[in-house]
Amino acid sequence: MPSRSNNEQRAGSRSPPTLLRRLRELVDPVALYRQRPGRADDMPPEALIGKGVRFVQRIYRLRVIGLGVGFFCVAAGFMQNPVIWPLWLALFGHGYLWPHVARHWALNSAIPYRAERRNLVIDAAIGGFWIAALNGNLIPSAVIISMLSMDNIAAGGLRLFMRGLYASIAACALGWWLLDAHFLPQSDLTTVLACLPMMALYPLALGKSTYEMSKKLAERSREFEIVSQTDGLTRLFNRRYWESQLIAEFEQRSQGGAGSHQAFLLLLDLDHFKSINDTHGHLTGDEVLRNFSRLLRAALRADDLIGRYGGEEFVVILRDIAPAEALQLSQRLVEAARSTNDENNLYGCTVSAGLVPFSADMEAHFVWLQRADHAMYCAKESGRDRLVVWDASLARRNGAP
Ligand SMILES: Nc1nc2c(ncn2[C@@H]2O[C@H](COP(=O)(O)OP(=O)(O)OP(=O)(O)O)[C@@H](O)[C@H]2O)c(=O)[nH]1
Repeated sequence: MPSRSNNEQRAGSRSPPTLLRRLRELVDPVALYRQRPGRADDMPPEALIGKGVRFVQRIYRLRVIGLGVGFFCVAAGFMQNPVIWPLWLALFGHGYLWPHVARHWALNSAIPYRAERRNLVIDAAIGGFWIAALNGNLIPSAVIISMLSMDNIAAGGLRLFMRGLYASIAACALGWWLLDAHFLPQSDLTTVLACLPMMALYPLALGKSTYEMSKKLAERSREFEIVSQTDGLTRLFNRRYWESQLIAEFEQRSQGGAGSHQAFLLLLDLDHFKSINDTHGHLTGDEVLRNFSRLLRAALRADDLIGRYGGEEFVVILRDIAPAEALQLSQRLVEAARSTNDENNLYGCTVSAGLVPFSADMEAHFVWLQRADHAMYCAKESGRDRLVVWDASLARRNGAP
């Protein structure tokens, strides 16, 4: 029986279960500040320089609303249980000056993202202090705790929430001791009414901001998806994505689940393309490739899947098409290349093409490709600038699949 190495055994017996380790990391205040390799929020400082400007702006808007409205919530508690004037001054400063100071501070630091997370922990600490100054007045204290928790969990997940929670508890304890607070949990009607706008407005603002962010994220991931499927030069599908579509079409056809007509694979290769590069340079070669892609897009149907297979080789899946139409379309492409091969377009290039229908006797998608390659090769062999349609006799003559 295979035995684990000593190192593996030792590591296995020492590492606690993942859930337990995660819990311990969340509860241990030191672990909350320890770097975790590979996490976006714990990346090395060099990788984060200048990052997080949009994050700062988003939190700034939320802070202006939250603290601006939250001022009345705490102020009502101060009126219910009167406090010394410096606390009023501090409350005003926190409500109406701190959002601007925090933004300025974060934007002017090397890593705005990290600075803003630090500001959020400061918010939590100040919130904890207000709870002490309010003598634990229940409604404003509960509003402060829930709004701060929402903020921190939305901005930085459980870890930031826990950092904020520790900061709140520490600042509340310090404030309680400094102000010699007494526990007075009752909230009068004015205090409750003053807290209502905060309870209604802030979750709306946070929800809207989170929704906008997730919308942007969805747009970005769609853009990324398109880029990952596209050939950078021609804007056609790249080989990897196109091949995945070929496999899908092949499997659908093999199971008899595709359209009522046939499917064809067309492989096109520009003739003597190397001489374009040699004579006119690589940039002109690139232009010819782009012009040919445009010609393909204009000549083919919207449903046809066009890809750049590599170099000067292009591939098309003609889906759900009658054989006569597939032949006519392919023939027309070869003729179109021939008739537009002037100095402004294909620079004398013609095209050789191979056309292959789907056939149930092919055991995998690559046989379809091999047949198309074989037909295209026959077109090259027999003088280029033409279309060859694959059939079994062609294969028998040349020993192809
Ligand atoms: N400009 C440019 N050239 C490319 C690109 N990819 C491949 N090539 C060039 O395409 C040329 C292909 O040459 P060959 O395979 O000999 O094909 P050919 O000259 O068309 O000859 P036949 O196919 O036999 O007609 C090579 O010189 C490659 O360097 C590209 O993205 N841009």
